[in-house]
Amino acid sequence: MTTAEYDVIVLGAGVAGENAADRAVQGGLTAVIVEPELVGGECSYWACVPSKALLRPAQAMRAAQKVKGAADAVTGPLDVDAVFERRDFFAAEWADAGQVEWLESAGIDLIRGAGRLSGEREVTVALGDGGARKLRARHAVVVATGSRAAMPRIAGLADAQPWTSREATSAPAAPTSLVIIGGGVVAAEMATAYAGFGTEVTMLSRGGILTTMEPFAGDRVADSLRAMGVVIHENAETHSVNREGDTVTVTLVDGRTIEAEELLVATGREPRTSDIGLETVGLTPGEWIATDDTMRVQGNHWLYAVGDVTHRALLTHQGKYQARAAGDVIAARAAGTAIDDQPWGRHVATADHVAVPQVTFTEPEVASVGLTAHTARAAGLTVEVIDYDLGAVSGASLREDHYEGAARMVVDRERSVIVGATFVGADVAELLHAATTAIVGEIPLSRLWHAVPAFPTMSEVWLRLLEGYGRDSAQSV
Ligand SMILES: Cc1cc2nc3c(=O)[nH]c(=O)nc-3n(C[C@H](O)[C@H](O)[C@H](O)COP(=O)(O)OP(=O)(O)OC[C@H]3O[C@@H](n4cnc5c(N)ncnc54)[C@H](O)[C@@H]3O)c2cc1C
Ligand SMILES: NC(=O)c1ccc[n+]([C@@H]2O[C@H](COP(=O)([O-])OP(=O)(O)OC[C@H]3O[C@@H](n4cnc5c(N)ncnc54)[C@H](O)[C@@H]3O)[C@@H](O)[C@H]2O)c1
Repeated sequence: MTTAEYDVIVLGAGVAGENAADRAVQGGLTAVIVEPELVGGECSYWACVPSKALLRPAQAMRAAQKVKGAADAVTGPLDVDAVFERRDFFAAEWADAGQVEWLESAGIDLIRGAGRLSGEREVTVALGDGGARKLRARHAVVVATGSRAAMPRIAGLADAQPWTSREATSAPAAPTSLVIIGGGVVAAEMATAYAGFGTEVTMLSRGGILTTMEPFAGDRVADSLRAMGVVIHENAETHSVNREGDTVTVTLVDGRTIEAEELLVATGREPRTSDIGLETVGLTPGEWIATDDTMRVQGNHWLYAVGDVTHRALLTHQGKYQARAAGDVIAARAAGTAIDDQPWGRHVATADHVAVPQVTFTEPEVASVGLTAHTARAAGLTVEVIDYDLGAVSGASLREDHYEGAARMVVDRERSVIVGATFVGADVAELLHAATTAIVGEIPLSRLWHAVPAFPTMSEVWLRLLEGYGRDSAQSV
């Protein structure tokens, strides 16, 4: 078996692996990425990009229909075939030539195959042609093998050939009916997309909808899904599943049954670590990989993990953020230069703990960052919660007739800084980064009064939220 040596070996060419390798190379090191599937990973082909491509056309159509003067110009149905074609384009027809070209331009080598740790700083790759290749890392191995859809233990589920997020985002056409198990982000986004295509959608949620967010977010998304014709069963525990030909029957614990052409299971993720040799480095196969804030795995000074596989924040932008820290710290440690691993330093992913932004692309959109009122109180903070009706902001009412939305700012009273924010409504995604900046910068509310939002934009909600808190309260710190 041939052995090749690199400064850094990265397992997995998803967004996190690509960025870790890139930063290491920019830091003067050599790097190779090992990838058994498509370069670009889940986000590019089966997650963020195709799901948003499926969602956007109906959202654009409905947005125009909510503006008098434009509404009469948009009266036809959605061209569903064209939506799927556009999605195919955004998923690059599930071919990775463009991403491979980028790897080459970035000076990163690629080996196609499945990698396994086989000892200290050593990886063995099972190549696509049945052969094997050994790789040695002079400095570091980065595990970026991501996550896959978790399959709950439900009688008959595997035999019923359910969709996971992969099939839901890459389906060639919309089924006539779809039942979704789950009430989280994937379930809510895919229910929105398929309802827009005319599919009869039923959601089965063990609890409610988007329950990890502020309660008003899930309530508004559920109301809107119902208005689109989606049937939502909350507190619904699935007992068993059975497929007969083109019909899947889901039986709930209380005896009710739901039939549909397809079944989507959207019940969370599990790490892709069951067969990557974790046992050879003292870790447990099948588990998430814990790291310190420089993304290094405790007990193995040469081993790092980034992205979903760490379970820190299962989002593309956070995985890339972690990867930038890891690639830079690996290069710095290799060069023997100073490490900046204090909170908010160059070589740490501090934001994972306090300011993770997320946009759920439902209608209404949900944009959230940091703590909710509930998690802030549970963390022991002295919390003040400011709510405002987003529809009462001029920028929102100009954007859409009868705009409906809500905004919440969660303040740590002792420091007089924002620790969380949630916006619900059309086009709130672009409001989020201001909140993230305020949290990361720990900007005192007294200073935020001087950040004047332009009129008439939806950002004026910031002024209303500050007024809700009170200028005197903001000054008192
Ligand atoms: C439906 C859906 C929609 C989403 N939408 C968004 C969104 O809008 N915004 C957002 O921020 N996040 C979104 N996410 C989350 C986002 O997709 C993930 O956080 C992101 O893809 C994780 O990137 P990663 O590089 O850690 O892992 P992945 O993208 O999973 O990449 C891991 C790579 O490792 C490879 N690999 C596996 N085993 C091995 C091995 N043994 N050797 C070598 N390579 C291996 C895999 O083939 C894969 O290519 C969504 C997720 C889903 C499911
Ligand atoms: N727009 C975005 O940023 C976006 C979009 C999609 C996914 N994602 C990421 O992907 C990850 C996975 O999303 P997801 O929706 O699969 O997971 P999730 O954790 O958001 O939701 C899982 C849902 O499944 C339910 N559930 C869990 N086990 C169950 C069981 N046995 N039976 C019935 N219901 C069960 C939970 O109660 C919850 O409602 C998320 O963590 C999210 O960060 C992000």
